[in-house]
Amino acid sequence: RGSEHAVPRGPPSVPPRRRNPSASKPRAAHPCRAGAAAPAAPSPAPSKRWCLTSPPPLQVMLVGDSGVGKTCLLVRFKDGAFLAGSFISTVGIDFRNKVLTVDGVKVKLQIWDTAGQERFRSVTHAYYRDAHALLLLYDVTNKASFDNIQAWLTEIHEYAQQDVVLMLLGNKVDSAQDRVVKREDGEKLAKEYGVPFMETSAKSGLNVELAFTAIAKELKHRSMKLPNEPKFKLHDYVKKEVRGSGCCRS
Ligand SMILES: Nc1nc2c(ncn2[C@@H]2O[C@H](COP(=O)(O)OP(=O)(O)OP(=O)(O)O)[C@@H](O)[C@H]2O)c(=O)[nH]1
Repeated sequence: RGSEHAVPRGPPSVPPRRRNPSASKPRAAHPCRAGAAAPAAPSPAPSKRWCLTSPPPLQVMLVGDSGVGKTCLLVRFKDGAFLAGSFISTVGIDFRNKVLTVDGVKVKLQIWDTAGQERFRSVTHAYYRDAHALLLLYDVTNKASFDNIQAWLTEIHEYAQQDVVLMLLGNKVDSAQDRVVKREDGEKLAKEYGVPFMETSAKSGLNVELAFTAIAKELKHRSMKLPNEPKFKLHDYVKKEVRGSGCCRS
């Protein structure tokens, strides 16, 4: 559909897109939106037209290999804390809600934390269709998790909505001495696929708030596009706001 942030087609090495037929089904119209079927009139009928339901939350999914830090990123964003200590893998899928205020408007995110382990992949597949945005993570201290990004993108092409908002995150940048994936490599891959990119740390909190805020801004602008409002440019926003982990970027 040609959206700037639609899932990119990718280089020729990515197999051609085989869309999940159910993925193209339209989402149910929300009663508050224009064009939605009129809800049954309550009794007694109100003199004004009220919309009593709040908008449904925007669905954001965290995906990536097991151990890249998806749960920790979500906990850092939701509670401002870091889950140190022994690593407990997510079983199946879990979610947390968080309300953000974006440009004076409240945006409710429902954030799905998926299990990175292969054995739960079919569970994750079932949730892609309803996702409005995906945060795809790798671990900068784990080369395999970076190499697997292409496979994740192929899966996203297959199961997610074509216009899903996608962002690539290189997590654990606080572990400078264990880093094996350079920032430039992440940037290069993201550029190749046309997705915004940033490095994060669930441990230090670097860019965590920014990643979710950027997604929320993009989704809010898409859902509430006002006629004279300039188009929100996610790439430009991320480039402007992102903070580096090292000595030389601010
Ligand atoms: N140093 C550092 N460690 C992190 C960071 N984020 C997560 N970890 C550690 O990495 C391990 C895995 O983190 P999780 O958040 O559970 O990983 P996950 O991606 O949710 O894993 P699955 O649930 O198996 O998919 C834990 O031991 C965390 O403490 C980070 O930003 N920096």
